[in-house]
Amino acid sequence: MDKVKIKISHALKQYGNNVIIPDLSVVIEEGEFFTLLGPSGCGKTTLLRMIAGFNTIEGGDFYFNDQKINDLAPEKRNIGMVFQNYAIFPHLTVKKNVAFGLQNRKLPKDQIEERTQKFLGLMKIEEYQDRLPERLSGGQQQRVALARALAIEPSVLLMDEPLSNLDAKLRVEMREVIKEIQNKLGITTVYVTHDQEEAMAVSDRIAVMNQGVIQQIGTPKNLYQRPSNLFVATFIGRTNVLKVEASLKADGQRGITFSDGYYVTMDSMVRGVEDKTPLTVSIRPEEFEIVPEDQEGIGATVEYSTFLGLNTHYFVNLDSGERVEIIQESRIDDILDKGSRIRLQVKKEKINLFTEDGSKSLMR
Ligand SMILES: Nc1ncnc2c1ncn2[C@@H]1O[C@H](COP(=O)(O)OP(=O)(O)OP(=O)(O)O)[C@@H](O)[C@H]1O
Repeated sequence: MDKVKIKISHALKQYGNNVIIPDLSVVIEEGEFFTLLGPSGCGKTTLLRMIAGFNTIEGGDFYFNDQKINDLAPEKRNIGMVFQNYAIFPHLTVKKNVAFGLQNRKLPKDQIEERTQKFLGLMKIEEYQDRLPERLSGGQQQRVALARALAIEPSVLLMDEPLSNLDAKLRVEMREVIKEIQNKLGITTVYVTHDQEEAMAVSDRIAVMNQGVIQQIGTPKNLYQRPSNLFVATFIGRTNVLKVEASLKADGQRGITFSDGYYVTMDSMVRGVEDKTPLTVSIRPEEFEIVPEDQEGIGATVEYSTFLGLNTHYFVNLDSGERVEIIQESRIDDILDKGSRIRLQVKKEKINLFTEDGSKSLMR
């Protein structure tokens, strides 16, 4: 299997006058598990189909390694594809489904048999090889689809929401299967999903998309910890969005003030933000610390608490009227009741600071 690096340079996609992808550039490395993540309609499938060759390209260039593929027919791109609706043939047995692409390529019989058995084995479906797909569960059917896509030893694997027809438990199980097999084969993979948790679980890197524009590319950790705008902060994981003000001290110290006057130093705030500029912060639910009322912090009242075993979930009302979600490791003996007065502290390195409209990060 030759390894492929995918390079997309200034891609443009439109349907009539409707611009779906205005100008998109990205490099997907050899052997990488790369995910396009974004809300419904943001253009993920459209981009994937451009890579596959099923969509016309109105502008820009697509490369597999040094080869420009803009005008290369889909069947010449050596791509394996897996879709949400399995797309396996109902009238063929599991084995014949997996062998299908190999027969199409007119491989010698013994080679077809060998490769078919190899991928049936890798996907752990050998024992069902003589069954028709209708006698398989959804998860097993998706294993067949994956085995069939991989059997042709594609240079690139493209997957479009492959797990969305499965129930929650199977989804979690199958994403492990997908991740493991991708890792084992080291095949360059582009995966489309709107499910951020799924994206975090399988990907080396994720491109978060909105309205045809990549908002940020990064590792799951990187996107979670340092989102580059409020869209990414709120799309990846849960977060609290609060209004603050820039506070610049006479000695040059930079910081922010929350609505009720609580001040936090922010050395990592970019320079040049003027005093009292309204700003927006994003703080993850697990990053707040609840302290007694007589300590320093943002004043708040517990609205309700839910004990979930390992964690306790709080919703609290800040004195400013803003509402905050907090997740804390449970301290069984002192779960706070509704109406409890508390203060919230947050470590400065756990705060992400944005322009007031959330369009830009102000972190250095
Ligand atoms: N053949 C087409 N003709 C016209 N518009 C289209 C066509 N295919 C897609 N679109 C439009 O392009 C936009 C992006 O669609 P796309 O399917 O790429 O989104 P997506 O991010 O994959 O969303 P989803 O998760 O819902 O599939 C949508 O507004 C859609 O209506």
